[in-house]
Order: sequence, then C-alpha cells, then structure tokens
Amino acid sequence: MHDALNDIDLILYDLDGTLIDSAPDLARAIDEMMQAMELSPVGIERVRDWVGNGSRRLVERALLHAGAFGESGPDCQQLDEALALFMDFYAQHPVSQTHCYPGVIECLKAQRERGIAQTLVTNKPSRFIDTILESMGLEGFFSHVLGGDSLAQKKPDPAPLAYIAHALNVPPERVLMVGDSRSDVQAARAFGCRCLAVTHGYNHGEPIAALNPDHLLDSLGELV
Ligand SMILES: O=C(O)COP(=O)(O)O
Ligand SMILES: [Mg+2]
Repeated sequence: MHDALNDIDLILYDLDGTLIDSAPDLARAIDEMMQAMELSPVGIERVRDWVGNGSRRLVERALLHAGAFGESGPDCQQLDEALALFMDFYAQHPVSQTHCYPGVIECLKAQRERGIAQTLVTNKPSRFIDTILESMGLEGFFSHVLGGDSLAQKKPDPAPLAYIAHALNVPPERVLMVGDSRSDVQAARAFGCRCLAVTHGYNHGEPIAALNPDHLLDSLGELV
C-alpha cells in the first residue's frame, strides 16, 4: 500500500482538477457569459489558472481580466449578474467535455475495499455536484459531499474538512486531504491533516510541488 495511506481512516477529495478535468466546460460557460456581456472571451488556459476558489471568484477573475469595470473591478450587483449568467450557461452543459482523470475510479474502488471512508470537499457550487458525479460514474463512493456553498466557509478555510472529520469522528492525524491546488494544501495545513497533491490539476499557474504537500502524485492510480 502507498505510504500516503498509512494510518489513514478518512480521505477528503477535492473535485475540479483532482478527480475530474472540468476546465473545458467551465471555460466554455465563462466565455458564453463574456459574450452575453459583450466582453472578449478569455479562453481555457486562463480559466484553468482561475479555478479553485469557487465560481464567484472565477467569474470575478474573468471580469477583472476584461478590465471593463475600472480599477476597482465589478461591484457586488455586477458580479451577481455575471455569476447568474455563468451558472445558467454552466448548468446547460456541465459535463459535455469533462472527464475523470485516469486511475480515479480504480483508486476510489481500492480505498472502498480497504474500508477507508471517502468524502468530497469541493469549492464548486453544490447545485452542480450530483449531476457531475453521476455522469462521471463517481456517485456512490462518498459518504459526505460538501460544496463551496454548503457551509459559511470554504477552502482554504479548514471548516469543511473539520466538519466532515467531526461527523465521522476521525482525528486530523488520520485524515488525508487529496487535492490539486493551494486551497487544498492550505486547508489541510490549517486543519492539521496530511495532504496529498496531484500534479495534473489547476494551481493558478504554479507547480503544486512548491507548496510542499506531504505527498505528490502524477496520478491517483498510484494509490491502487
Ligand atoms: O473553484 C471551484 O469551483 C473548483 O473547486 P475545487 O477545485 O475545490 O473542486
Ligand atoms: Mg481543485
């Protein structure tokens, strides 16, 4: 068994960039939003670097990039309107170009057989999660699922990690956070659990290795 799983009773998985490559559908919805607002499209490479802090922050980054709202950026109402557009466009096609990374299903099956509790802690809005999990064949693996709007705080705040660990009565030293970006590493550090990072995800254009996660893998298949 891989070292990362030693003494682990509970795994908290991140979703975007960790289990699924969702950037193409996110980027399409962002560009449809931009078009509806008569702004230039931003493209997938930028969107990839902006994912990880929830949809509101993603939309805000796109609007700031467009520079259409002056130096202070969009106000709350402009941001709300843009976010509503993005959510509608994303809801129309959340999985048309999204896929699971290789080795993910095998990893989830292997940990289920080992009796390790598996849960999902994503910053993605909750309303999209069930559809995505079902389309990717990922439903049924997770005993608890938290979205970015499930609690008042989201990653990098440790609250969602603590909430699930508390619900399952697992101490932080027996928990492993598996993620792709600095929000995941910082949340794990703040909670006091170990952190495994995958290199194939989105980390604001920086290699995730720079954050010194406890374990670094190119593929979750290595945990099988
Ligand atoms: O920012 C997002 O919506 C994606 O979030 P995740 O990487 O926490 O799944
Ligand atoms: Mg992620």
